[in-house]
Amino acid sequence: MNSSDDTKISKKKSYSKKPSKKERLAQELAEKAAQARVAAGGLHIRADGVSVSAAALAARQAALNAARGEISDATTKKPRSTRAQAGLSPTVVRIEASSPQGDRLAQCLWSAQVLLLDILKFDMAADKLVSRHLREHRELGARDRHIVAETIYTVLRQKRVLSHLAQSGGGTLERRLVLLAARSCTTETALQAAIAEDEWTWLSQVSSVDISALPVAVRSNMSDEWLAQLTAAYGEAALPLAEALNTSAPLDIRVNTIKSSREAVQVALQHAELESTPCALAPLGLRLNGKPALQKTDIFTSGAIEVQDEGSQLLTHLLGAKRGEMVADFCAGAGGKTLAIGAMMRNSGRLYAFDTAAHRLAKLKPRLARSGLSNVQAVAIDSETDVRVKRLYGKLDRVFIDAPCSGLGTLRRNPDLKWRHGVDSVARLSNIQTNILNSAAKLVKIGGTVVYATCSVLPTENQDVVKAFLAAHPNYALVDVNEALAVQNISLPEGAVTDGMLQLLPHLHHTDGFFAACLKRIA
Ligand SMILES: C[S@@+](CC[C@H](N)C(=O)[O-])C[C@H]1O[C@@H](n2cnc3c(N)ncnc32)[C@H](O)[C@@H]1O
Repeated sequence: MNSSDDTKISKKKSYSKKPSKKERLAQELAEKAAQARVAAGGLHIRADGVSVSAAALAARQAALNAARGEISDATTKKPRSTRAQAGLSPTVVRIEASSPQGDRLAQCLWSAQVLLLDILKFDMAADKLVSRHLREHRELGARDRHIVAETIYTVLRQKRVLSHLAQSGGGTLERRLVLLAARSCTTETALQAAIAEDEWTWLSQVSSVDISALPVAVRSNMSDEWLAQLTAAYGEAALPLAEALNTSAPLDIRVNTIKSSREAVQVALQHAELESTPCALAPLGLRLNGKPALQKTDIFTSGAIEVQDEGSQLLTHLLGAKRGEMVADFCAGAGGKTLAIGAMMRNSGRLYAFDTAAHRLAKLKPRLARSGLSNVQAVAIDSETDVRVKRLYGKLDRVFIDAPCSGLGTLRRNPDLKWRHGVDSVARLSNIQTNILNSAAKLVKIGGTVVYATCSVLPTENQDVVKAFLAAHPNYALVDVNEALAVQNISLPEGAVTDGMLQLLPHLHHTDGFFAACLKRIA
């Protein structure tokens, strides 16, 4: 058998005339894989590097080890920024599966496995790494990309349980984690066709493990310290909350009333063969069936909709902004809530979008253009006490504060956060939250409304910050969130309000975990 026939290592991948660093590494790795194959007796190696014999399995392992070696060499020798540009993930071993119908999936699993090496370093946001990897691997089709991304996100969501199961089995830890995660991202038949027989046998064995018999800490898929925080706040409900946070979020959209209505959008979605249901809590929200790509649809490009979690939509209703008012969205970021508030103001009055991160505010620009809003002024500030903020003290009708937080309530979308940050970050954040609330609250005139919100489920970032503020500022009073929403005919579900403050929880309310308190300046 000729070596170019039996391994199908891709040699013609040349995107530029001069080989890039990545291509040179790919070439090197391909050569190492070929050497390993020869050392293994020239046996057939398949697309995921899975071989039909133990000797060739060893060859796959050698190829993967070589890939790992390339990454760790690069890690020690190069500064991070250079590495990021070079795009070192070596998805180069392009071989075929034992059964031809398994080829594509086998390639996806290999790709996920290589990507996971970077992801598990937890030194960069997972969504950024996934996007970069998919950008660099145009050979993957839409369905392949979905499988790669879902496999990675499943590992991140269920890392403790999967790591427990991965204690048995052969091959690298990344390979085992990918195989375990892939069970929920594809069909059994497809998976069996894509992986080695011994891997399939192992997967079948571990699939019979009774997960409900594992310790709570493992089942929570949280670190011990995060679980302790949740338990302190929610007692026995900590596990159901953790389990809900470890699921994938549904796709919610908000209808932009400047351009359309919820009814009209739902009909337009139906014409595009997209099923949706009106959100239970947010009056302008629609929840889509599945997760269709909306970005290129007319409904999206026309500005009639924005993607926004139902809970996030509900928070902006709490502010109750009206036509012609002077309002600020403090901590506006990329403007998810700014757009909702601007539309509530019927595109009139003035809405300041403040944030310290100019690069985040820059993302608001195209969204504003699509939305048709012209009442928004984005201002990149130096700090919460920037002179441009101070100048407006006492002049505004309403301020929405979407404070920086642990983001624990958004784990359904950003499951890496719980591994990338420790609980020590919370103490630092609650100082920042207090400083921001102290300054931003000064923006409103007497009678004005302040909404303090986070996407956290921890009292230290939420109720504790608000209670301390009220204790130190007798000229502000808490307004019960039920009361604030009743004027808009929105009633909140059971368990969502405690001491007049809102805490949405995914296991109870099927939204991300959001907190909000409504304050009124009374003197
Ligand atoms: C939870 S995010 C905001 C998300 C945004 N409101 C949205 O709906 O898309 C918090 C934001 O606070 C900003 N931030 C951090 N410190 C700040 C400060 N001292 N003053 C104003 N904004 C700040 C961050 O840059 C970040 O964009």
